[in-house]
Amino acid sequence: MRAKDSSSDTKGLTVESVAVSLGGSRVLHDVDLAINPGETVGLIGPNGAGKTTLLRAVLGLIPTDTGTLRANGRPGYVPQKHEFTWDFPITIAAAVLNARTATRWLGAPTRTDREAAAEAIERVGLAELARRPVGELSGGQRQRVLVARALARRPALLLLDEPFTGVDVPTQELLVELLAQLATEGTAILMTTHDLAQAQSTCSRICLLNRTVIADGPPEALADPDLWLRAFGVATSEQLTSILSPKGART
Ligand SMILES: Nc1ncnc2c1ncn2[C@@H]1O[C@H](COP(=O)(O)OP(=O)(O)OP(=O)(O)O)[C@@H](O)[C@H]1O
Repeated sequence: MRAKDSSSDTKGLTVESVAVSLGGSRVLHDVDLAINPGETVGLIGPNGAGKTTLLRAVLGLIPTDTGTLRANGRPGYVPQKHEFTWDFPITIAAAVLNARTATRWLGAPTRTDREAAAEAIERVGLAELARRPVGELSGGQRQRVLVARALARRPALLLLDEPFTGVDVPTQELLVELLAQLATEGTAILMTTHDLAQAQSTCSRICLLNRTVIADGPPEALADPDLWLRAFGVATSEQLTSILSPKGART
């Protein structure tokens, strides 16, 4: 069974009873998750919990064993930085335009393609650097290129894999603001992260995943240490719960 594309679905994403196996082993089972337009959901779990696998299943890159996946249109995807070929000799402008046109068999980019690519580059703050080869960019700039590539398709559902890893503070701030704007515009957002503090401030909901969904709710509803024990398989630290507690220690 593969991910279905359903533009008529009013949800950004619906995942029902999904199971996925890789290399003959069950990696995800009984996964249920729904994301409404305008919601930003942080997907949190230990290494090997199946976070990237879930994103890849939603993208239709790997088949599910059972269950249903419905995305509103084709999702925009921001992969981890190492998944993109940075030594390919193209400019930022070409890399972003290419994200819009690459899946088409024939035809030069249309005016709409160019406008959407330029808008995406503008939104990530790279307009001044649009003619620069991608191989010359810093880690933070590369992350912006990946976000612009995802946005060039103007997706109703945006999936991001560890968007805050290895980026500098200005890029983090730009991303936080951009994700908030996209949510206001009705984009449904699902992002994996290991940064609990960032998730708490950026996400309207947090989904704790460890092969299946352990808990799903607003950050302040996930202060129960037992949930973290089940999601991470270790005794939760006070820091975890204080970060996610409504009376959290962050000031
Ligand atoms: N191609 C594969 N064949 C077999 N097993 C795989 C394959 N890819 C991933 N796995 C296994 O699937 C499980 C889930 O991996 P996944 O990358 O989805 O976890 P994750 O939650 O994203 O982890 P991390 O936080 O480390 O990125 C892991 O146990 C991993 O070893």
